[in-house]
Amino acid sequence: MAKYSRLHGSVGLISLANPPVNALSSVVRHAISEKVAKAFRDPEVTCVVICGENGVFCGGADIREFASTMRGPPLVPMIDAIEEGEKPVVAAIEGVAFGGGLELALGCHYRIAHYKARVGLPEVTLGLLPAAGGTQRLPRLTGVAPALQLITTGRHVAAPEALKLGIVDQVTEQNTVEVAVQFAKSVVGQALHNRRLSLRQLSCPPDGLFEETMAQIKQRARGAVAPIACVQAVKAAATLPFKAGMDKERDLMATLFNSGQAKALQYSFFAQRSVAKWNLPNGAHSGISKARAVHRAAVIGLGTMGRGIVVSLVRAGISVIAMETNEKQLHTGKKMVIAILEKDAQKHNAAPRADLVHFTERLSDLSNVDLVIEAVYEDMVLKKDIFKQLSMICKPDAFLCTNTSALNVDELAAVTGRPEMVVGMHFFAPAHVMKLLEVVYGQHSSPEAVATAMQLGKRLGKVSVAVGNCPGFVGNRMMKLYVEQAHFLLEEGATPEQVDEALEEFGFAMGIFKVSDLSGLDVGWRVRKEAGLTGAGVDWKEPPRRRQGRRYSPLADLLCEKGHLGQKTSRGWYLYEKPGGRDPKPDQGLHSFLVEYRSKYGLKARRIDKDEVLERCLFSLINEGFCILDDGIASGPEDVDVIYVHGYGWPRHRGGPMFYADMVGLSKVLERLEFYHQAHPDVPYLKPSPLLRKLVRNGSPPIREWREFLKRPHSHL
Ligand SMILES: CCCCCC/C=C/CC(=O)SCCNC(=O)CCNC(=O)[C@H](O)C(C)(C)COP(=O)(O)OP(=O)(O)OC[C@H]1O[C@@H](n2cnc3c(N)ncnc32)[C@H](O)[C@@H]1OP(=O)(O)O
Repeated sequence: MAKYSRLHGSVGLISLANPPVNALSSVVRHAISEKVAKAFRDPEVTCVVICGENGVFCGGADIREFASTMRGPPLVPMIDAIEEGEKPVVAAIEGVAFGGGLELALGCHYRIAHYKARVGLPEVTLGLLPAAGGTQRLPRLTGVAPALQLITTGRHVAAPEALKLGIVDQVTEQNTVEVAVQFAKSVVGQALHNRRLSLRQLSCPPDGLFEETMAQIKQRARGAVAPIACVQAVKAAATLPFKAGMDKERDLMATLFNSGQAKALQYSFFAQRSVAKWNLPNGAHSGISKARAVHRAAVIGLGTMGRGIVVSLVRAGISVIAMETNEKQLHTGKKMVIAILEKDAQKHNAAPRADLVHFTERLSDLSNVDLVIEAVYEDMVLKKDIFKQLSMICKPDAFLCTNTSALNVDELAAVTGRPEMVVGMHFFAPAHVMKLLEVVYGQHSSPEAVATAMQLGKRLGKVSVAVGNCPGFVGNRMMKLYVEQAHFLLEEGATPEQVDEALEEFGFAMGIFKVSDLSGLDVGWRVRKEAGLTGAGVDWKEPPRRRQGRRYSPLADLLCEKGHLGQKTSRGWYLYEKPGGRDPKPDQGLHSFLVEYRSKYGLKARRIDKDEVLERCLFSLINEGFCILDDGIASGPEDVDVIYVHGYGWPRHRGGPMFYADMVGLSKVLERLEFYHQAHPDVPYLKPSPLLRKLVRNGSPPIREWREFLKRPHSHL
């Protein structure tokens, strides 16, 4: 777990050996303490180098150990012992030195980094703070302001920047361990006193730094507590002697360590990694499915989605044919794609990559690409026509993907002569910014097609989740019910401001009505028309607030009919100072409209509290999540949670909807859903899902055991 050898007779080399990232699990800590003591004891050894095997210094504490009682030697005395040693210790940093890994390096007297290495204290992203002296030593090395920024954001710093900040002493393009060994030999005999960071004096931080940072964090962190504790710990470094600062660091860590937020964030970390290991109901999985390389891709449609997808592909170095039949749209799309790529180039001080894109109006230009992503608007007839043509034009082994957000992938596959090559690649707007990608497998999608889309997603820097084919897939299927509940709450007496405030207090970046104004109310209107819920396809024999046999709120349709489409028209659920305005203000006109609406339909407004807003909106979403798991559309709760955190603004420190259900308690969720279903029998989706009932019947097992209660995938392979 840590190997020891002697080099050149006098250099003690300690190599951390705990693949894949040399995490500091208890055996590793034990081994490091032992090997350091051995090196310090050995009279032949004059200096020590600490490195990591397999090109990685250290990924930090072993996060898996946090869930159980921590055993083994603690990090703090181990790092203190290194710093206090009388022989120079040099950290040779390759790959990463994160968290406890960087804290270990900060206890060393010198740090040499490979030019491709990255360092950082990402504990805050796990709901923690760097509690092995990181909050006390880093400010003494870089100054308070840079350390505060790094510790409160968890930002990774590339070696050249780390050199500028003083975090490392030297950056090398050569073999880092060899350079560190030579360096260590060269400093033997030099005084170590001023290399011990715990002994350094801190210069005064700029006035107001902590207050300003705290204010920014309170605005940005949406209720997350770890960044606040990080500020308090760094403030202790700036105001207290080292030892007292360490005590403060330890006390603050104790408040975070067992918190629900830390558990949620650590769950999120592993959930994000688990979705990469996808498996399908037919038994195919990532372990046995090979992806094909994509060298040339095509995007059809240069609306908002298409443009973002083109930019993402180009950023990943893939050559793209961007096709659009509408001349004006082609022109605008081209201008916007090039503008984004030029801005990228300016930012990175590099040449723009526009040469990778070829714009065209002709579908026939797509004959030689490896993969096509269709991103035209949501019209099944149009999409089918395109897929039929693609099937004839594209080379036989080209993958045909659709960016549809809700339509049936199998229906599209059926019009092609190669249904096994068809998958959904559902990007989220703006596609060059949003991290999430739903890869939708159809009935006939081959494992190779799914693997290729997942791999491409990874290459584009997306968090990709493989999901089954059903209306709205995972994200939008759940979202629909959440939005509906929000509309019902307005009918019953709430205002958009009240609903949004409750959701934002919970931690969403934006309440649902603000989101609706931002994306445009016409988006949902088009979907509801397509589904026959409004417009020409409606069965007007039903009462006005019932459609297709259940409760329906026409509120959003009525706003659309008035032309109130959100930000772009300056009115929607809120009022904006001008079309395209961003700053929502309560709209008295909308409030009067709600009063008239309620009186027209004989609805009596009542006071709705925040708990009801949250329960109605979130528990209906969670209940649908259980249905999705039961249907096998998502293979585990982590998939649902990753989708909600990365695509729908669910606060990361609350883990995701399924994790939240586990935290609240499954019996409570069940009981509240039963209550609301009884109160609203005309809303069928409030009826608790059979899976939720099954889990409660089985004693509400923790989320990591839920997969055992899902229907087993069966192999058709
Ligand atoms: C009272 C307690 C006092 C404690 C005091 C000390 C406190 C210290 C705090 C910490 O150090 S917290 C940990 C801080 N470190 C991190 O946050 C780093 C997390 N890891 C990463 O960012 C990345 O994994 C990586 C290191 C950059 C590598 O990325 P890459 O893309 O190459 O691989 P992954 O797929 O992400 O990871 C591979 C594999 O390794 C697992 N893993 C990664 N880091 C850790 C870790 N720190 N602990 C345990 N496991 C880790 C990851 O889950 C993957 O596993 P899988 O099974 O293959 O999915």
